[in-house]
Amino acid sequence: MTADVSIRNATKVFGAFRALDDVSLDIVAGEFIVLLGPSGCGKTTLLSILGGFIEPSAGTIAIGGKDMTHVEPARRPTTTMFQDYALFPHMKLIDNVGFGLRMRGMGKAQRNDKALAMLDLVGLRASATRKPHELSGGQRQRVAVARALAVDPDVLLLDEPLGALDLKLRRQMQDELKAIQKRVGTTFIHVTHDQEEAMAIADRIVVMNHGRIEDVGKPSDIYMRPRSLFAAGFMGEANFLPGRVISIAEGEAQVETALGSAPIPITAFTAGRPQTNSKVTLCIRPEHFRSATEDGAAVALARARITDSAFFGAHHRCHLKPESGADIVITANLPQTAHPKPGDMLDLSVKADTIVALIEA
Ligand SMILES: Nc1ncnc2c1ncn2[C@@H]1O[C@H](COP(=O)(O)OP(=O)(O)OP(=O)(O)O)[C@@H](O)[C@H]1O
Repeated sequence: MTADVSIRNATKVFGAFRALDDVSLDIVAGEFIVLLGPSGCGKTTLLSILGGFIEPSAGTIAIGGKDMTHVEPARRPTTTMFQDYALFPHMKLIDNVGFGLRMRGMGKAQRNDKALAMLDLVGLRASATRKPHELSGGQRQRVAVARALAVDPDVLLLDEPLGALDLKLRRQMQDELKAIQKRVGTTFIHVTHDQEEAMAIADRIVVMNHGRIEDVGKPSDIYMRPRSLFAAGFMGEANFLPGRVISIAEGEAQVETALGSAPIPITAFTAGRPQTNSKVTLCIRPEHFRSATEDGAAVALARARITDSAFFGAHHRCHLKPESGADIVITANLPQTAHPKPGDMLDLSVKADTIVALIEA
């Protein structure tokens, strides 16, 4: 089963503190949504409001078109899977997975069929009679997913479910979780502060900060076309160049930064239209810089000298100082074939369609 979710103006105030501040979001049935943000940004508060464990101070929640704002957790079509998902150690996997069904009064034969189908879904049917201590951490995690899905929630809420796993297992489980979600088609809403995890699993990422939504979109959209400085910086690395619009011509804004003046396409402005004198910040990902010796670069930025360079396999990671003497350090990942060395002077440029320009509020 699956359902859409509609969050309207959800706010949660703890004393004088706004943990969630006027959040609205529409989730389509069957989407894998990731709530991403730093510690304390309100992700868990929003998830708890969806699960019914916290009542919002204002706003509404609807699931499958039904108002759920004041409905208790057990009466919602949601299941929550916490990081500390403790399986019952004395029970076989089949009984762990069937536990929620037993609580709902389902008979043993039917319950076991369902539990086996769920274990099949996560690739553990052959282990149905084993106990949790006989499993690896990743396998236990898969049992927890099977148990959460056994009761047929329309929406599965996952609060940092991979947080306790080591990095390698975590990356592996991300792929498995995504594959399971695509197989069952249930709406998943997953909380994490790990941007790589978000990119690996999400259909859409919701970037949160200070109780608010900063950006929502497909991982590639948030990376390539972020609509806020926070989203640009939280999703990967970016060079931020503060500047000012000095003139606007057809399709372009001339922007002056510490790297000189450059024509920036209007399409680079992802939020709002620039005007003459607008204060702006250009965001350039390290891998989008080109040295002038390469083709395909459109916007010439500045001559700059490499101060240090390290080989990272897929690229050379370089720091550069502009020839103008401006007090700024540029981080550029230059292609393997560029052979950069400290002391080299480069004419840095950027492909026009990779620049993002944000107007200062
Ligand atoms: N019951 C509460 N009483 C007071 N403040 C709270 C309560 N629950 C959460 N907060 C505060 O609300 C803010 C948001 O908390 P929340 O748990 O939603 O953050 P989070 O983004 O999930 O962070 P983390 O990744 O650390 O879990 C935090 O500053 C937290 O201290």
